[in-house]
Amino acid sequence: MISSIEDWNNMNPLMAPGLAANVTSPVLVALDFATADAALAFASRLDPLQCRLKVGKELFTAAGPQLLQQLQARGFQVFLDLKFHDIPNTVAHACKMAAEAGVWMVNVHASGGRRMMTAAAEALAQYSQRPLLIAVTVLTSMEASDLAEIGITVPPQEQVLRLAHLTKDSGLDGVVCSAQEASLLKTELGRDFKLVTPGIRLADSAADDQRRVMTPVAALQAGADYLVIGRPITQAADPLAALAAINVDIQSYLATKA
Ligand SMILES: O=c1ccn([C@@H]2O[C@H](COP(=O)(O)O)[C@@H](O)[C@H]2O)c(=O)[nH]1
Repeated sequence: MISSIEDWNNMNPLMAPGLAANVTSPVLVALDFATADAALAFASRLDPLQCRLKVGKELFTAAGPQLLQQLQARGFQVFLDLKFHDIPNTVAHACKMAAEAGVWMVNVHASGGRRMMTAAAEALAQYSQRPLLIAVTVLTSMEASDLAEIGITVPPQEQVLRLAHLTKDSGLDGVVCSAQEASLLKTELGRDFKLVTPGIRLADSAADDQRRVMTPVAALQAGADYLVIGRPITQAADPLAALAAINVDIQSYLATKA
């Protein structure tokens, strides 16, 4: 579990050189934009010491690997959030491409199973500087009724825990989960197993399509290591002020723990 700023910077000693080495925040800003130009214009207003960036399916499909290089050239550590879910051979080779692109973190779907996750981990093990590899457990947009419709009749928390154990057994670095499961997962899986939590919402922000949500400080208190935040920052009237306010709240919380 994170207890100081130094913890975030020591979390991936394998990251590519040249990137910001002293990021002072656990916030990963989700760059959910439709074009490279829009994403780069937004990123140019951000400081790579104040946040990391997440590139997901919309932006990567529009802009491709070149955008990863452009963001990294500006000093940002990049989480490539493509949630690979395919046969083991395909996912292993996709993870290698992510490593070649120099990203800081990449992910797969834990529901792809043990053989798929192990193949992904083994594919990255050959790199002296490799991305962190994490697995999505249950999407933060899903609640119990959504799971029931796809034949999963246990509560989200139980399914998250099952998939997190499988992820750890398969040799990955951590999971994507909601902050609502963070406390349980830290207790069950240990402090070094990374918890990346989307579904972060400010007290006064709309939940949008998210279902399992928590505020930034509550998420950290529960044990989240990284906070994925998109619309509450990117759609804010003043995105920079929104990010700054979140970071101030986080620093205040950490100061109480010091
Ligand atoms: O379970 C998951 C996995 C990934 N995401 C991604 O995080 C961001 C959240 O954006 P918001 O605007 O803050 O809702 C988005 O890019 C998702 O693809 C997730 O939300 N939940």
